[in-house]
Amino acid sequence: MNTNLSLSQLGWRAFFQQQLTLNDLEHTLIARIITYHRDHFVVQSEQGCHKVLVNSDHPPLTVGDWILVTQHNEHWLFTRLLERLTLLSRKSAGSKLSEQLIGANIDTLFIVSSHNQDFNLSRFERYLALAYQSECLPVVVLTKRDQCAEPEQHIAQLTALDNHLTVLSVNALERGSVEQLMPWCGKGQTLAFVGSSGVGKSSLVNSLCEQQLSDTGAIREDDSKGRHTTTHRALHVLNVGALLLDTPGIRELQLSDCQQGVELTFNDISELAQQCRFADCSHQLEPGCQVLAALQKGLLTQRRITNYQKLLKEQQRNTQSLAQLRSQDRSLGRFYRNVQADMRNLKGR
Ligand SMILES: Nc1nc2c(ncn2[C@@H]2O[C@H](COP(=O)(O)OP(=O)(O)OP(=O)(O)O)[C@@H](O)[C@H]2O)c(=O)[nH]1
Ligand SMILES: [Zn+2]
Repeated sequence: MNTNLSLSQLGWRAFFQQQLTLNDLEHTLIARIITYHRDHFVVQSEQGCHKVLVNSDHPPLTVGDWILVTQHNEHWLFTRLLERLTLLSRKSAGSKLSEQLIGANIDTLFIVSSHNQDFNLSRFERYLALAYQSECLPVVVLTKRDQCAEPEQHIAQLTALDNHLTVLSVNALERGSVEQLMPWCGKGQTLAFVGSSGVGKSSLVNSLCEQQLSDTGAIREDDSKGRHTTTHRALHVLNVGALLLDTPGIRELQLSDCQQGVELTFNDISELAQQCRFADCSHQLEPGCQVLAALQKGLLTQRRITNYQKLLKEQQRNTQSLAQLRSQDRSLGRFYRNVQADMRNLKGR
């Protein structure tokens, strides 16, 4: 299914076109990564789906990336990664800390929460920081409007955080209500939904498309010998025209390397902080602190200041531990290379 899509249906833009050389146009095939496995990935081009083998010397790649591939004997090989419009990444879960790429070239990140107990301003700020860092456009979707007595209060609290923020309030089970999302779901637009379990992400997609996501999941990969295997796609082509990026990692995001995103999300506080008397002001009890002054005047809430500091600390901690891990990796690499060189010297003797 979906094998005969044009590049624009797959999300192709002038931004990517401009990166091509004449040589690329003559000798390579343009393709978008739609799913990723340990030893290969699957791309979709205008000619259909192809399996591309993974080798160790290509850059980190992720679902949604645009790449150029060439056919070599029986295989499709990676040639070049095109510069990304946006990149969503996170500190990966588990004990081994590393940065994990979640998705590339996502246009709109729908940040989903319900109008009930799940509603939490600090969580929105966390997702907004990620959206700004990745350069995706954030759109907040509040679900379960039908179960909330005063939905307008939630909308007002969110627009008070950032009055440029788009906030939609819907009943995710009703198609007429979910149509509010349509302006961001046109042909070739790439979307992703983030938010806690049970807030209604699947319901939104199902109502929007009147199609079950499971229907869009399976794809056939054809290898060069004409053998078929079935795999699960992570970039779904929805019948409204948009592409939905849905990977297991996308639902539990943490912050790393996103100081800029946090600063943009809390630009009211960071602008005030620049005017504090002390450059390293902790905004707790220092004299001449403009953040505390704004708090006293009722222009800022203690919750927002605390969350700002918490997110900054969290991302600094993650960034530091990532840097430590990278340097450990480098010294381990040096160690292995030295051992290999010693072995070669021993053999040569
Ligand atoms: N009344 C009402 N129920 C909703 C609404 N949105 C979702 N639900 C219900 O809430 C439950 C969870 O919805 P899902 O769409 O599965 O939530 P999800 O975010 O995809 O959850 P995960 O798959 O766990 O991440 C289902 O029983 C839905 O029918 C809504 O706007 N109104
Ligand atoms: Zn201060």
